[in-house]
Amino acid sequence: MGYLSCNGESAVSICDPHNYKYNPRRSKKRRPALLRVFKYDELAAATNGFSAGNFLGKGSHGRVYKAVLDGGKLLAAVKRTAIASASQVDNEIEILSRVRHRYMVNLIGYCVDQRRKTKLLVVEYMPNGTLHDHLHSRSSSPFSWNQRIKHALQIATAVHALHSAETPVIHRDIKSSNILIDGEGNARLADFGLALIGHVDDEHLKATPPAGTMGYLDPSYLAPADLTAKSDVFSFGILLFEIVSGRDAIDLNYSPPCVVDWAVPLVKRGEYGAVCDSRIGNRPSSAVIRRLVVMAARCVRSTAEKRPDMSEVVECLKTVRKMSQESPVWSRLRRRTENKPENVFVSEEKDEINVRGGSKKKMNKVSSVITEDDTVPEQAPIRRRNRVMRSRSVGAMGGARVGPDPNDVVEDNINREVTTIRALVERERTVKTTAMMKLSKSRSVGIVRSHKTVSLKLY
Ligand SMILES: Nc1ncnc2c1ncn2[C@@H]1O[C@H](COP(=O)(O)OP(=O)(O)OP(=O)(O)O)[C@@H](O)[C@H]1O
Repeated sequence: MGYLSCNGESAVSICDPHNYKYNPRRSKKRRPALLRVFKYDELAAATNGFSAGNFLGKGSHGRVYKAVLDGGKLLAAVKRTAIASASQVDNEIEILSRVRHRYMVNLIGYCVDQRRKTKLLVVEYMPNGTLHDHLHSRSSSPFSWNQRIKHALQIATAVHALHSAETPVIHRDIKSSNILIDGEGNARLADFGLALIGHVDDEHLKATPPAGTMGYLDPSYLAPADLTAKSDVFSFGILLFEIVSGRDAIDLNYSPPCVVDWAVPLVKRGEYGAVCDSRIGNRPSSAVIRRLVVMAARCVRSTAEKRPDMSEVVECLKTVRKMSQESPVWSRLRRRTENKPENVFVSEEKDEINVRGGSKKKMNKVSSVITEDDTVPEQAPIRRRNRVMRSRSVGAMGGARVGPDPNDVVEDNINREVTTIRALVERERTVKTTAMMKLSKSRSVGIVRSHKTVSLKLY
């Protein structure tokens, strides 16, 4: 058994028997957790015979039960999958036995169910439900901004670690119901049934048909050869919009139902505050919100290469987390002393302006305009002048697009930000607060929310 790791929060341990070279120093320091092979009877006893009392939830591949093992010392979740999903379970065991991370739901072991010819998965028990429940359930109080930003960063860290591992892993099913909350309130990425391990040009990856969950699925991932880590980035972008807005990825009670169709136009118009979940107070500064939603919009761009990679997403979210914990006064002071733009996509904007033949002067203007924006008070009055977006259909596999063309986001956003914020700076004192309140209300409040979601697995 081999074990490779990198340092810090992004460490992923990989047990790779094929590539392992023995290193006594390394193996002394950190050993991979050995997988336990459980007997069926042991798991049956630990789950009270897979009783209703131990039932945790049901997914598209089977049921999950709470197991009390080792005389109460070990709590675990046992995934009992349908026979038809046997290959997914094998895949999950294969990947989870090679990869571990602090923000993942790690594998403890498995059990061969001889009668049903399937395996049962034994994973770490997460006592605090799914992120989906916390974001969308009316019964539990919604997560605060601090929790949301922390969870976004934790999941981004886990995904980045998977992508940057020596043998990379692409999850392919990042969504809020696959994020579980552990006993310490940390978010953990779960469900590796669709994940793929290997380099994108490996034969077995090239031969695997696209898969994912509708609403989170990358519209540019239509054939096996299209697979890249950027498909996870797309799904993460949807997740980030969901975290910020409290809206489901697809919600038929909204128009448009797809979160991308709804949020990207708002981002394009610079109406960042309107994307925010109106149920929770203590909203972070406008600069924090802007970074979050602009990053989400960049992640869901239709051209995969134009999306950021997860290392950039992690860096952005680390900064956002730091900023969200600062007092507003300190935050303003820091920005002034640093004297540099805070926009997360400034460098990309510069590139795009150059490509489009823009001058250096123009590039500087973008930066300076964005810096100005940071001094604009929260929920700044941004006029709704450029209503050029059309709503687009919810996409599906097989060529149709998911969401609007987020490709336009950055380009349009630059122009709009320049125009809107210039206008804002020129007229900053003439715009009345009452008008602003009306605008933000009409967009973010008063829309019926529902739990009805379309969620469909594709194989
Ligand atoms: N490790 C765990 N600890 C505690 N509860 C869990 C654990 N894993 C899953 N659950 C519960 O079981 C439910 C079903 O999980 P499962 O991973 O099978 O499906 P899912 O991810 O919700 O759906 P799908 O299979 O369609 O992606 C989860 O929603 C969650 O409530």
